[in-house]
Amino acid sequence: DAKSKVVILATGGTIAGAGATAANSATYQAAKVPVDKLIAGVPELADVADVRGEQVFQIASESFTNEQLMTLGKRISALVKQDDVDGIVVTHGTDTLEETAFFLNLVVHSAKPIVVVGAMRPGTALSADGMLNLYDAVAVAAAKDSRGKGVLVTMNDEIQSGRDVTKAINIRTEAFKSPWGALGMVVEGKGYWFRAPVKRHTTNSEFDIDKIEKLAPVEIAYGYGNMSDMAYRAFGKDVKAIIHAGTGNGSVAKHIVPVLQELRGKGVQVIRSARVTGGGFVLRNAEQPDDKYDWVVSHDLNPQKARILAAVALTRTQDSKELQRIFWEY
Ligand SMILES: NC(=O)C[C@H](N)C(=O)O
Repeated sequence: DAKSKVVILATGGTIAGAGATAANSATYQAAKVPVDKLIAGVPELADVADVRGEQVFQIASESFTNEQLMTLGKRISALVKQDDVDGIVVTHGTDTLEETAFFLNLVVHSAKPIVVVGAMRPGTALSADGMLNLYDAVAVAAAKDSRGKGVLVTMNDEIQSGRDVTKAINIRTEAFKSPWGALGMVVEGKGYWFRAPVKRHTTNSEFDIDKIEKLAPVEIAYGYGNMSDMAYRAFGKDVKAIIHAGTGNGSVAKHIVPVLQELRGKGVQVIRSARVTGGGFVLRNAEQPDDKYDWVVSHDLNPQKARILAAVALTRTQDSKELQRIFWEY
């Protein structure tokens, strides 16, 4: 029977990186190799799908902007409406891969598989991981059983939920972790599934990239001992929401409460998240009186994912209760 048609949208990153010698696994330039060369480097892709490439950007992912998220999302939304496209792979730098994957998970209305993939070593390195990661991504994007599971990430043989996954390690190929575990494994071009996400995503989302023109401005401030209110005051005037990357349970130092209340009074949403890396879980009114202060909690979303959801949600509502509902449901 006919092979699935998969479009590879390349955005740069280390998966398109090149180093001076094969020994350079950490010293290299990201975003160098064009998509056609990435595809030509893995002839086995043709065994699992009919692939074609599009170069959307050629950047390191730490430089991704909201405008680029929008451009990528709108392109994917147009492609998945085409009958001659069965699945999408996005090659991406790993630094902000989790943000793009979650963004697409929220705003693209399609059950067709969308898989975001990167690499920890440039393609020129000994034991480069990008080629296998790309092969796994194309295999998952081509498979019917990947449909309807939200945006996926394939790294290090694992299939991860784009909502849950985070870059937890920055020097090993085993870099991507989810506090709730992987969804499955890819072995020799076949996906093996063990669980599926239950949070709202893609076809079941109230957000639609085709109806969004501009994301809301949201900034993140980091919590630590002896912190001052300087960052909050600096952000204050230009943002719709501040993600507080709080210590522990998303806690807030008592001398930071007044500036947050002042900003809330001016209409800025205050969203408490946790800076812990192994899986934050922030509940309302536990350590902080969120009802009294009219704050929102990010639940299990880390600060950078909370920024994405807030930037999308605030295109639809400015109401803190609605925003909290959205943080529970997505
Ligand atoms: N491994 C990587 O892809 C890191 C790189 N800085 C990027 O995000 O583009």
